[in-house]
Amino acid sequence: MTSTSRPGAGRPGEGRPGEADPILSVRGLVSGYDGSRVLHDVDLDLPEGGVLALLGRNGVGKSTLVSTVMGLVRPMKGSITVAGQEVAGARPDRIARLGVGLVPQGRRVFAPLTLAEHLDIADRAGRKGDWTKDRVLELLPRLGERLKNRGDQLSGGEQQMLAIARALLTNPTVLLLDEPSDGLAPSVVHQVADVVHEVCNAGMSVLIVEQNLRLALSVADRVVVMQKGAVRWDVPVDEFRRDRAKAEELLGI
Ligand SMILES: Nc1ncnc2c1ncn2[C@@H]1O[C@H](COP(=O)(O)OP(=O)(O)OP(=O)(O)O)[C@@H](O)[C@H]1O
Repeated sequence: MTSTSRPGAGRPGEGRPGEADPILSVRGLVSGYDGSRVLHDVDLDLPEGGVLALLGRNGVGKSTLVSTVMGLVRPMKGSITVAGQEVAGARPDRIARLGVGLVPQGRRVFAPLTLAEHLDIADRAGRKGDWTKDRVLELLPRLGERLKNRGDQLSGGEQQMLAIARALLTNPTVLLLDEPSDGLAPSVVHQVADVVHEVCNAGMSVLIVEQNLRLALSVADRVVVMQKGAVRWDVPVDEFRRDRAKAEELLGI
């Protein structure tokens, strides 16, 4: 397979030769808003236990892809499988029950609710599993000190950790992170990287959309670069690092 080839041989969930079946597989995905297309025939595989960084300039369709996988945007065409089950066009609650968790862009923390209330809601609504409130607070101890604080009393970093905690409480097997470092201080960006490493060590698979290239490359084992709603480059992270000129051309850096 060459560096420019796309994953799999066409069938959803087929993956690359010699690799385990991907936990998340996208084939021929067309999606967008009000009939206008943003994604054009997107293919992508997230190997089980892997971290895939989805990169691209502003507006290329990264969030649209994540939202379509989560069921928040309805696809016009194509296939999305999670652990082999077709989910394209399914409702977000069904996709969440199948084990997909989303940390949305902008965090979506509710100003009047306390941190504890946010966690309770996620805990009650989500799948049951190893990620209990105790375990999440062990991973993110700062949140334990802020349980009584309202959403609008939390710093940007605390809000981001809360958004991650909320997703973990739904016990996902696939975690989608949409620009988790956006607007955060460098020390908090490090914490985001640590959390990604920890959840991967615990067996989760992660798809991370990130503008912070250093963060993306520090956690990813594979990189997908999008341009104008299509996948232009899908390579192991080492290959991405080796071809600086191509990375610069595609990302405009
Ligand atoms: N809710 C929406 N309704 C209509 N158009 C949208 C909506 N959300 C995004 N778009 C459009 O879809 C295109 C892709 O946007 P998207 O947010 O997916 O890109 P992105 O790569 O995630 O960019 P960014 O890094 O800026 O978040 C853009 O042209 C954007 O204006």
